[in-house]
Amino acid sequence: MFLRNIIMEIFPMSTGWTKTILVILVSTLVLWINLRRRKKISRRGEILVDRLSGPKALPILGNALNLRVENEDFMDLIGILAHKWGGLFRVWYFNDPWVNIASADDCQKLYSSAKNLIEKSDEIEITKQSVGDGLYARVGSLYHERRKLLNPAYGLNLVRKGIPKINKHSAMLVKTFRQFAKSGENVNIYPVMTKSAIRLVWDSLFEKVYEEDASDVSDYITAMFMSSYHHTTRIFKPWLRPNFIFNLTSKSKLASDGIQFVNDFAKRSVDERRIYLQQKRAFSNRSNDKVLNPLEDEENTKAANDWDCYLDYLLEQQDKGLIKEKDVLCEFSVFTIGGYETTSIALTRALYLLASHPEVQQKVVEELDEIFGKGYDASTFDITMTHVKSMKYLDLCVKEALRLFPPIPMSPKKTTEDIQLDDGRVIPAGVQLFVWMYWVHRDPKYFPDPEAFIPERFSQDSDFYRERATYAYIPFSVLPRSCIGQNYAVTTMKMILAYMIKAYEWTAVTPRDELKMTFQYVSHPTNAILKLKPRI
Ligand code: HEM
Repeated sequence: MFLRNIIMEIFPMSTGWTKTILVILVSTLVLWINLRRRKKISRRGEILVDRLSGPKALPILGNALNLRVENEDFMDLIGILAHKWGGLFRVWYFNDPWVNIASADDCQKLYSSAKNLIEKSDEIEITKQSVGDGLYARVGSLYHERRKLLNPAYGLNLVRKGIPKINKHSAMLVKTFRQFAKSGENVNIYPVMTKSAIRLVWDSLFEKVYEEDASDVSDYITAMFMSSYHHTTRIFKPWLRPNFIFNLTSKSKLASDGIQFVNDFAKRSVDERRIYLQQKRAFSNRSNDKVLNPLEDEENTKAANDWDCYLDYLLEQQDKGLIKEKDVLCEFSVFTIGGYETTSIALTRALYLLASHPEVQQKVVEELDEIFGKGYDASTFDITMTHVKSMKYLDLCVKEALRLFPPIPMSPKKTTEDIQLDDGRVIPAGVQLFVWMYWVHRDPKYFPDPEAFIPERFSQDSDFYRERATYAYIPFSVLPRSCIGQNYAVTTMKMILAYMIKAYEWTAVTPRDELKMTFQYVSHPTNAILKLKPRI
């Protein structure tokens, strides 16, 4: 069955004897490769892993067949396994041990005792092969060096420079939704949010505003979707795992075409911006020639050093010789991909949850009316950082939406040394560690009635804060590898939601128990259908 699947992936048209011969050939090859593959952990490590609870493993395949489900059902499968084997359980993926963390208590134990013994998982090799060795995929000292270099550009600077752009794109999004508000038509908000988020990210990244229907916008989104879909499919279809088999399939071609597009786009955009900056500098030098006042001259030099967008900062680092062109291209893609997919998923989920809880939506309306006055006037509505800080209740809603639906539902890690938990269990060095935020955030000990959308559970006097469960809620993962765009992301979410709620009244069409998602490292919401009407 397993081998038949391999054959069908590679030679979909083969029949009869050809198929049988191919099955024998491929089976010999797969067996040979698996036997030759060096185990990633020691014999002692293997024994320690087997002491952890988990389903019985087969020789060679391990538990690979237990993970064979449709993509849409993967998250539920992890929940079922965690229910049966506990919040910390192991599976063998061929001869690779995977330890899963799916309860808040286990996550708390792990990170509070050993967060410095955890690195990125080997699974990020796929990211490295596709968009290169950027901040996201680096490990060890190379990582720390790059993060230090990028920190000034991501931090408050990004938020400060971002506010006018977020206002501009939020107002455009209100306009886009107007046709649905007028017609009363149902709308799947995710594609709309995705297009808006990528245009905002590019505006912040390299100051280019794309039209909503620009082919680059839809081509980029499709390219990323295809490539991540086909790469993650390799988790559910273990026979596609070995590179030499995957590379023979049509899926590999689709995935690599997607990555090619992403890389070409980065090159094209970076080259374009470099030329623009050169022209800007030449123009500013010519103007300076005419200015004799040395004080003004100093002002101009300072202004030229002060970057306007994230890409300018990267190019400045390249000019200083601190990074190479390939690093600029790679960080360009990391910013784009890291920024738009997560934010659009988070916004879709948050708006869906507000739409399905009119009483919570009403409280947000009241808070916004208090801050901005009643009504929404597109010509004057403008949000400042002070406004964002005063949106306290909306902040709780954002936190609760990220709890229920963390856009990155799982963080792939690896242990660098043995980790001794306080209950005697040991997770040995070299083990792939998957921290399932989606399930950690559903631990009833810290989040009673976990499926319910209750923003108040994040108010300062709630049980959650009393329990001091720092690692029970980690939508942005955990330092030192937490999300570098976190402040920007939360500010964006609060601002866009404020625009959406001020302008429209939202109602959910898809019932909560029919909500679907696909797992592609991020969790794409596939059917968040809403209705909207202008708010009176
Ligand atoms: C609601 C929105 C967001 C969420 C929930 C989110 C979540 C995360 C998480 C969980 C990680 C760690 C991933 C892992 O452990 O494998 C991460 C890393 C990262 N995020 Fe975000 N993110 C969001 C928005 C953004 C934005 C807007 C940007 C860029 C502007 C960004 C850039 C990055 C980068 C570059 C990393 C890698 C950081 C490192 O390894 O040091 N993220 N994000």
